[in-house]
Amino acid sequence: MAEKIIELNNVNIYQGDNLILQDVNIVINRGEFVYLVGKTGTGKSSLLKTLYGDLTLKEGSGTVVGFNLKEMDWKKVPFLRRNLGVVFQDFQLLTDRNVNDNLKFVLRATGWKDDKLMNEKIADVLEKVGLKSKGFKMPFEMSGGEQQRVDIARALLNSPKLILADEPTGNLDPETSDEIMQLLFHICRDYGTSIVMATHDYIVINKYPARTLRTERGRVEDNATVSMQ
Ligand SMILES: Nc1ncnc2c1ncn2[C@@H]1O[C@H](COP(=O)(O)OP(=O)(O)OP(=O)(O)O)[C@@H](O)[C@H]1O
Repeated sequence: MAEKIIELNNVNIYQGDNLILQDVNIVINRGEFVYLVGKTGTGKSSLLKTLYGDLTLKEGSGTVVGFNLKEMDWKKVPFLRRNLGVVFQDFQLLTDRNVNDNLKFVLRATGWKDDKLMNEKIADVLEKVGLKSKGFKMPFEMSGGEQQRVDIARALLNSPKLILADEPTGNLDPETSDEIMQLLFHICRDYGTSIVMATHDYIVINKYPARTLRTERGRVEDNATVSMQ
């Protein structure tokens, strides 16, 4: 039977007292690539935040990479985060240190101690994203596409079963977006990593079709059809 990486049952998602999404029911299996689309303000980020423990699950039930979201308090969130990778539109790299040290910072923060093992892991993830010799570059010395690759490398550090990506191509030109999509699909296919990617980029979706969830009028529609808009 397929391994469920995400399961939400009858979930209601709130921002403060405002109900943003209601009766959300989703199952995402190991190795699936799933888009999350929907107009601005319809709740894509709120859904992703629920999945990575930034928004507390108040109503309904859910698990993500084996963690029960209902019982998730702030002490357990770091353990959840170690088991999934998050990629953002604006890269969120530390600007005062080079790529290796950005990655080492995350490893240390997630409990790694052995320098040799950390260096091996960093070399491994940089190779996976095609930045083998770029570890000594500072973020400001890199293009947007390269910085997004570093962000993806960072998400891969703890070999997660799931990557949540919030508009990872949002700041990139079409050609660079294309390269990032190829990288994400390669990670999904070759390492069995499930990927949920929020996007407004219909060119990307049309070129790389996959299961699509759509946030609309307070609901999440599964397997939404997407056409050029
Ligand atoms: N921290 C917050 N506090 C209160 N309300 C919020 C907060 N963050 C988002 N909201 C509200 O929740 C709703 C959903 O926002 P959300 O960011 O999830 O939408 P989105 O679909 O991701 O939008 P976008 O495509 O612009 O990123 C919006 O009405 C927004 O104003």
